[in-house]
Amino acid sequence: MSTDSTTTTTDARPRELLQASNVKKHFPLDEGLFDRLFGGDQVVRAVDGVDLTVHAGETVGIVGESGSGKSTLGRTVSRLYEPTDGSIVFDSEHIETYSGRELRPIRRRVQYVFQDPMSALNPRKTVGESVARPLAVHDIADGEEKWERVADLFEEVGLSRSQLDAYPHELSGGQRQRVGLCRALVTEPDLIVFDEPVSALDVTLQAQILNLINRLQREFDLSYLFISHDLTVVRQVCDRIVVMYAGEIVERGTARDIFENPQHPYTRSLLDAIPQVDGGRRSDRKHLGGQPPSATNPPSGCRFHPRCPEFIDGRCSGEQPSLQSVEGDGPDHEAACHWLDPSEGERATHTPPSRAEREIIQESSGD
Ligand SMILES: Nc1ncnc2c1ncn2[C@@H]1O[C@H](COP(=O)(O)OP(=O)(O)OP(=O)(O)O)[C@@H](O)[C@H]1O
Repeated sequence: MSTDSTTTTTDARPRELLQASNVKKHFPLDEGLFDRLFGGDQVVRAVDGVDLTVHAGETVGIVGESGSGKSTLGRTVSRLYEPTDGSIVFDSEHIETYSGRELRPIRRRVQYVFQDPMSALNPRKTVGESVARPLAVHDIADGEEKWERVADLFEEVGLSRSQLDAYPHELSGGQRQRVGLCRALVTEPDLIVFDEPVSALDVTLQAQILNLINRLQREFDLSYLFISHDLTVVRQVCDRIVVMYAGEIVERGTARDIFENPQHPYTRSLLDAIPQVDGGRRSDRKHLGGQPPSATNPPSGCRFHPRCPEFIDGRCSGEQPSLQSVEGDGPDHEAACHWLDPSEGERATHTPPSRAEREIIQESSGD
């Protein structure tokens, strides 16, 4: 995989707030007795050599199917998880090896918003107390000032002061997610990692929360990493998007590049699967066939090749394609696909394998 270009002083772009290089997060396999005895040192390769940059003030989306490694990447670069390998630079500080006290200022400056805000709220405490707690933990404010800050934030996100005394179970899903936003904002962070923040909400509430997230970014000068499996959601908030498959980035670019000129067959499959509104009726155009591969024993070469409708015999299963620039688009647009290699000729000359052929390929790769 190639590395994100580094911002130099001549670059007009905002500064790099977060830069992760070749980040890996492998988990020990939850083995049975047989595996423990004979399985060797197998691991779950949840994130397997990823480069990721977030510039100040921008929103970077991470998309991919369930199990592609989105949450693990978000948790690793925000140092909720310790990386297995790679470097993570936050505001010019190498944080990949930080622990304990060293991580405290990072915890204040990098916040995480979960899909289920209940997981960050204590069911026995009022939501006001839960939001106020980080102010005490980080010695930011106490007493009257602490409560003023929390009450102001409640109003900022569309909650009332009287809801400070509510318990989480007394609030609706949308209200709880607003409380989750308050809890993330209260330490005045620079970066917020949103992990499927609206997946549990209906479409109307989703739109309200996404508008709120956009407004808060402008008001508080925030940078976002936005994890979602839902491309329609990502489109509404992201400046740049990275597409993950089986622990790796297969394509990245501006939101416009990804939606208007997708290059990787996996990205195109994701886009094709977005439900379309046709004459007032929603219809699914295409579904990506097959299952995501094992994170323990991913396919050789391009990890997507067993499911790829544009598989090149021999090459795709043999060599791992590296991210390369997409001709004609900006420097941000890169994809990892052998079809981008000019020596392979025109994409259009290739005949995709039939469904039966794909099943044989999948079987022979052991997926
Ligand atoms: N704590 C863990 N221990 C072992 N394996 C894990 C752990 N967390 C995640 N995994 C595995 O790592 C891979 C990536 O999971 P991850 O949750 O990061 O994917 P995801 O793209 O966020 O999916 P989802 O949208 O379903 O959360 C999966 O195979 C998952 O089973």
